[in-house]
Amino acid sequence: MPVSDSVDRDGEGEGAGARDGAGTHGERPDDGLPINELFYSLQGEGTLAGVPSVFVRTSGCNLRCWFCDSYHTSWEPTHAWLGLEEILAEIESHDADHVVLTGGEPLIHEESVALLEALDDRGYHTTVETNGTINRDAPIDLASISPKLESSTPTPERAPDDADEADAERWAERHERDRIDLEALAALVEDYEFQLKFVVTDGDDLPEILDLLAELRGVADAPIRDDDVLLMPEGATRERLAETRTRVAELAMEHGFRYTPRLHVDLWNDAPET
Ligand SMILES: C[S@@+](CC[C@H](N)C(=O)[O-])C[C@H]1O[C@@H](n2cnc3c(N)ncnc32)[C@H](O)[C@@H]1O
Ligand SMILES: Nc1nc2[nH]cc(C(=O)O)c2c(=O)[nH]1
Ligand code: SF4
Ligand SMILES: [Mg+2]
Repeated sequence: MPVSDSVDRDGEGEGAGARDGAGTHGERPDDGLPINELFYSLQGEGTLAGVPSVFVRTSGCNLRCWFCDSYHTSWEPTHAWLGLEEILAEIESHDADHVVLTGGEPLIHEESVALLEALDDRGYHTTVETNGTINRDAPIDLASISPKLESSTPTPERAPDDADEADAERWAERHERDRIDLEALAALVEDYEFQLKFVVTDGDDLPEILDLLAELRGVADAPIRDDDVLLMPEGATRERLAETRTRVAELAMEHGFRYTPRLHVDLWNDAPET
């Protein structure tokens, strides 16, 4: 369900956060979420790659990665407000046991908890794709945590083409300030089955990953095995992935981490709802 004709521009906030922005679709229901798209596909990333899954993509994010492959949930959020029952009915119309809640950043929305509880009641396996800056108490079967490295920060040299320049400048500072929250990361790995899925462009990203893992292992009350760490090549298109994936695969082998493909990009490139 594409809702790309409703645009909510909000340079200051988190996009589709707490308020009802101009240009959004529909009334905002009490138990609702701003939904950018909801579709059936194969899980393309991580340990469950290849598993048929329904994807629920919420709008709004507290970060602004320059490479964000979901531009219309972060830099320029668009969405329809759907009530919990509408979301559940749409999910149940597909024949799948797995649901992936993603965004944007799904955990900025308190209402994501009620959705996860309803999915748990109905026996679904839930994966939450999160940037790891927020933890909430919810029935999550797999926390798919993707902490953002310095190389994700939207500097003037690498802001998205379509982004407003002043907007990008403001976000560079906020993104850099907020992208790592050790306390939230520790809580997520303690509370849930998890994978740590780093977006990697080249070898320059590895020292930061190693430092972050050392820090996290120091504070978290749960083991973090190298096997829980996945390197994922940066690339929203087949063309870009062709530039990054071999180097990232070699880095995974060098360090004993897992490599994850981006199966959906291989299969459908950057088409929406895939
Ligand atoms: C759009 S994000 C939404 C969830 C959450 N905000 C996050 O970043 O984890 C979904 C996944 O796509 C990854 N991602 C986004 N843009 C990417 C790109 N250009 N190349 C590779 N992975 C990307 C994120 O790191 C995350 O694992
Ligand atoms: N097929 C497919 N798999 C995915 N795994 C994580 C995704 C995401 O955007 O969070 C994603 C996505 O957008 N599509
Ligand atoms: S944290 Fe996730 S949704 Fe937000 S800008 Fe980065 S990749 Fe996009
Ligand atoms: Mg995606």
